[in-house]
Amino acid sequence: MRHEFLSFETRQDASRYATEFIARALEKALEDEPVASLMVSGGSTPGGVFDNLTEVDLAWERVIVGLVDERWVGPESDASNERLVRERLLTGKSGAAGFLPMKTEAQTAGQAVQKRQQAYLPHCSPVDVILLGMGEDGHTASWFPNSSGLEAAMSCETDQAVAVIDATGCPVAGDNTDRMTLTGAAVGKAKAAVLLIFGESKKRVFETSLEASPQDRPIRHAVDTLGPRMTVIWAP
Ligand SMILES: O=C1O[C@H](COP(=O)(O)O)[C@@H](O)[C@H](O)[C@H]1O
Repeated sequence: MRHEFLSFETRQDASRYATEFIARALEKALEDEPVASLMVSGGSTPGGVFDNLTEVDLAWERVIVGLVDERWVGPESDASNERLVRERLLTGKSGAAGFLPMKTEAQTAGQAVQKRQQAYLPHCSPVDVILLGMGEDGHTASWFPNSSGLEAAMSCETDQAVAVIDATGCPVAGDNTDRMTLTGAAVGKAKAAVLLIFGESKKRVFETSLEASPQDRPIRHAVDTLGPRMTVIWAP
């Protein structure tokens, strides 16, 4: 069975649905576990969901928020996914959640990856709910098409939760080429996943990715590994 694809008239409606989906998944997880994990993407898409989540009543003090991926820039940078999460999600009611950054003081993602494994692994076995995004090139997380490190990063066989990507030469990555990302194992075993995408052009990229190779359109790998546990939420 494959993912469900849900279309909404507005981005607000789509974000509202994604918020309810995530809140329900966390509530369910908290019924069975002392601590639930929520892994979130950065970029330009999930801000509305974060704003909504700050108003949701939940035992947030029992939730750990982590990142799906990070650009190796300081949290003061506009490009930092950590900054977005701190400003838009770790405030209001959801401000009580714990947070697992990816970025450390290390110069490169490669120098930090072993330490971040230790931090991420306990919360990725499995992740309770994950919020994915997708770029115009079909990347998800920091799985950039044909990037260096992609095969290891997308592996479902690995016992690692995080991996390093060098996205040099990938136009959508821009200057932010040194990346840390969840692995295929961490993403693919998630109990539930939302892929939130906006715009006609991303809808076309998503549809054509289903016929492409995972190396060329890495979102395909997330679709294949998550199957019916992935819900795609789209608005124009
Ligand atoms: O670089 C990234 O891009 C994707 C997509 O971002 P968007 O701005 O097109 O929504 C994002 O999901 C990922 O977390 C981010 O690091």
